[in-house]
Amino acid sequence: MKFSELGLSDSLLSAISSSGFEEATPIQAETIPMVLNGEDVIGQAQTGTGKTAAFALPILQHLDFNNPNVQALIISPTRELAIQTQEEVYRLGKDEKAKVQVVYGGADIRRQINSLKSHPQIIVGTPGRILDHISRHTLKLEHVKTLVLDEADEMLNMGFLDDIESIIKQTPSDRQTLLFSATMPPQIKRVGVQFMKDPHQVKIKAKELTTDLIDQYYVRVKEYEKFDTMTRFFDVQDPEVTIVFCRTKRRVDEVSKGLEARGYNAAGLHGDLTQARRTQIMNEFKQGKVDILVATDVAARGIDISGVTHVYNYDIPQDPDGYVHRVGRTGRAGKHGVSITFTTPNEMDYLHEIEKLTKVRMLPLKPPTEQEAFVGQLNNAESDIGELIKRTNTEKYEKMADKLLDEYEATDLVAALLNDVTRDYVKVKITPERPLSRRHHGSGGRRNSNNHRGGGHWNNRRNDDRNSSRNRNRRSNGGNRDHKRKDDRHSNSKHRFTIKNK
Ligand SMILES: Nc1ncnc2c1ncn2[C@@H]1O[C@H](COP(=O)(O)OP(=O)(O)OP(=O)(O)O)[C@@H](O)[C@H]1O
Repeated sequence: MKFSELGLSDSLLSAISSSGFEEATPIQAETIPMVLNGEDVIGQAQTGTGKTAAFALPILQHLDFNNPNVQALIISPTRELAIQTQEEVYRLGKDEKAKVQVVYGGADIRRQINSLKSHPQIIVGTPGRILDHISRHTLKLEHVKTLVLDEADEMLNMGFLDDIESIIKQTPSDRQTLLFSATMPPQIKRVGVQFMKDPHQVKIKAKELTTDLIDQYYVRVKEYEKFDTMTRFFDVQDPEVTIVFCRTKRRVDEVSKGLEARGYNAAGLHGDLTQARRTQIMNEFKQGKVDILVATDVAARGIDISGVTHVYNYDIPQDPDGYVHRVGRTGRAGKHGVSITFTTPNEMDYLHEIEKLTKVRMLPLKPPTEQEAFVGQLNNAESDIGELIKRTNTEKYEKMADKLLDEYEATDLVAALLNDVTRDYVKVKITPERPLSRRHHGSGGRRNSNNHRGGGHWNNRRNDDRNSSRNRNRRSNGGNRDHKRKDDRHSNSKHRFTIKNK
């Protein structure tokens, strides 16, 4: 459906067309008119189908630009998502000069307080920091017309619920309330409905919960073989923009360091890092300076990084909904993606539980052998060579090249260079984690993921918002990854021909 049929203003239509959106997605087509009509809506649609714009556009349309009060509040489960949402709302409302501010933990509160004094009309934030501002009286919500719980099932899950209730109490009872997510278990929806008035439930019917743009695979692997198996997949598949999800922060640290030791361009992201570091890593990943983001579930929800080609679940998620969100970081906005889930023999039941939810059979993949990985590396080197030759100022090296060709056989020379660019096999030891227990799975608690062992997603979320680091907020400039990616990759990857001699 055309955006122009949805009752949106001309200036929003022009912002939409500047964003390159041609047609409204089904969730946008169905919910935008309802939200414009002031109704409460529960919107559920697959990951990457434009739910942010579905609530952002009507909010912007309803904004009274002469009213200096906060008129809309959007609550996000993670700082990264809050930042991203603020950017999207700001971009869509820029022509109308909508004032949109983000507040989240770990960033300098005094700066936030100063910015709040300039009367933002839309606030995007994480629950802990929103509450902090409420208690300091630096954020007043009594004029809020629209409240959005983005990733609503996560926000209404036990860990966040108290905070959300406290925030909602600060808003007028006649507000409009919107809940959006790709997943919405019935018991969580029931909690949400309590905060709403006769909500319309819009569920975009899809055969599957995950988009068919993602090819989903699994690999049965022993715990101690995971790391080597994954790097062999990297060598064979040569993934371009990759997220690796791990169950714990320790895992993220070990896996990201292990990947770096083997010459991959990787960085770890989790809730124990300072906010400045988190922001820096996200920006580097967006800009293509980091190829592989290794993360806890802190990066599982909502994060929209254009062109993520592969998601690897180093550890299978405990919660099937969590799987949907993790793999949903790829296959977004019409693009194709691949997900691979490593599953230890004990965890096969979890895999089946996920398949039951998504109604998609993951296809089994055989781990590549060491030899196949080596061949993969050589193939990657071969495909890089043409590009490298194009970029090399031959004249500069001609004399030495001729000298070497006089001294050595051409084949020996090239073989030696290939030897240099293929990865050294550095032994990496990852601390084993106990596989997920069968008992938990047997209890059938699909959503009760708050008790994760080992600092899984709930722990990360709390730290996410409550980590009181005083580091300053350096926000992403939303760099365009697509255009820069290939070149940046070459100029950053240590083990590519291109880099080697620079
Ligand atoms: N109508 C549209 N046409 C093309 N692209 C769009 C459209 N609407 C949104 N997008 C783009 O699609 C991408 C995914 O959108 P968004 O992040 O809102 O997805 P989502 O449904 O909220 O996903 P998730 O469930 O993972 O949070 C974004 O880059 C967004 O700019």
